[in-house]
Amino acid sequence: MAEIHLKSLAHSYSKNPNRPEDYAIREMNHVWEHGKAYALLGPSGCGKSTLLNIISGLLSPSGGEIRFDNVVVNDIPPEDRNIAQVFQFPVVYDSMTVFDNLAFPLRNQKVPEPKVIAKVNEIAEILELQDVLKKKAKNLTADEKQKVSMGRGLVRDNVSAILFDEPLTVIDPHLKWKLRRKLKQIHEQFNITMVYVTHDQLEASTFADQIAVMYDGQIVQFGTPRELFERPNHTFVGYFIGSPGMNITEVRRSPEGVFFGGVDMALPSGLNDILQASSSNNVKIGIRPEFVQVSHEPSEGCYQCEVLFEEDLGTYKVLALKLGDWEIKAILEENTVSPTKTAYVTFPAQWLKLYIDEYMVEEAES
Ligand SMILES: Nc1ncnc2c1ncn2[C@@H]1O[C@H](COP(=O)(O)OP(=O)(O)OP(=O)(O)O)[C@@H](O)[C@H]1O
Repeated sequence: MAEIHLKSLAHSYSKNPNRPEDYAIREMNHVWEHGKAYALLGPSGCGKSTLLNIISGLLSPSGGEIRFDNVVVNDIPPEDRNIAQVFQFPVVYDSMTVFDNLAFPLRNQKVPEPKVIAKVNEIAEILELQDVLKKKAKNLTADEKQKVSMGRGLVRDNVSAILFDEPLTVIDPHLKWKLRRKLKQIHEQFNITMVYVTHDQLEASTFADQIAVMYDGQIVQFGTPRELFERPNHTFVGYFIGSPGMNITEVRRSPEGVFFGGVDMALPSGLNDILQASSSNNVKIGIRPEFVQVSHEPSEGCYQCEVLFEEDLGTYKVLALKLGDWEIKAILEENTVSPTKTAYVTFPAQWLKLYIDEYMVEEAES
């Protein structure tokens, strides 16, 4: 087990990087604590695999340090870092039996054969591979092969961390949940630091205690699934987490708050003070569809909207509305009778978020 510390870490694939966009990993500081399960969540191309490969040692970063338990490992080759990496496509030796595949890392380390046998059997039992131990790996199904890949990471006693790079991509959808549950169980049993890369928010939140959301080479928020939902720290987290994602629009300053497409919206005074003190013109507001309150009748502090359409998603409905020039979505309970032409919405102050330069700003707690 290890604590993994990224210190001023940065990486560019270009020879002469001079703009932030030239970096696949923009300078970051981050700690993955001992024995926790993390997800690294982000869209294609945001730098997830690059970061994983730097941690495992397959790639040398252009700047900064990686420390395992406070020891700098930049110059330590992958085979000496005691990191197991499970890739999208299973890495198994097809001509070997499952037993020999699982035994391979131990025999490589000259572990005595009785211990190899005991350990392989222990791991095979956990991964439910006992019945195929004598089979050649080439005759396995994709999910069995991926379990063998994982097993090879788990057999070593001294493994510091396991890194998973989208390990369920090639697995049939009906088996995915089973393997995901298995991984969770393994984490609870072994207490190994695990980092799980995915672009699927459901996978991330069922696997991890905490999720690091990556965007454009940066970790823009690190938190529990609930924190990412309730307090998206960056507009990207708002868009990316949730279905549908957060309603977000660009706005201009007005004396009492913000203004967009014919709508003047006052902000709580503390928040408005922060906005008025900022010199940035990149200002946005956002609210999750779950928190938009919709009514048939006007009430104090409400905004009148045009109803665009309603989508019935089985267990809930999504109502599309137009407020000024802002198209917003509201989630309603399945049995709600929704307005058809005109609706009145209110935005509870607690859930209306203000973003300056894409990051959320908040009033200091008193
Ligand atoms: N070997 C390489 N040479 C040059 N650029 C690369 C190389 N590998 C990745 N990149 C670039 O670095 C950025 C980050 O890529 P990376 O593969 O780390 O992203 P990712 O989040 O893992 O994406 P995906 O989910 O598609 O695997 C991308 O812009 C990509 O084009």
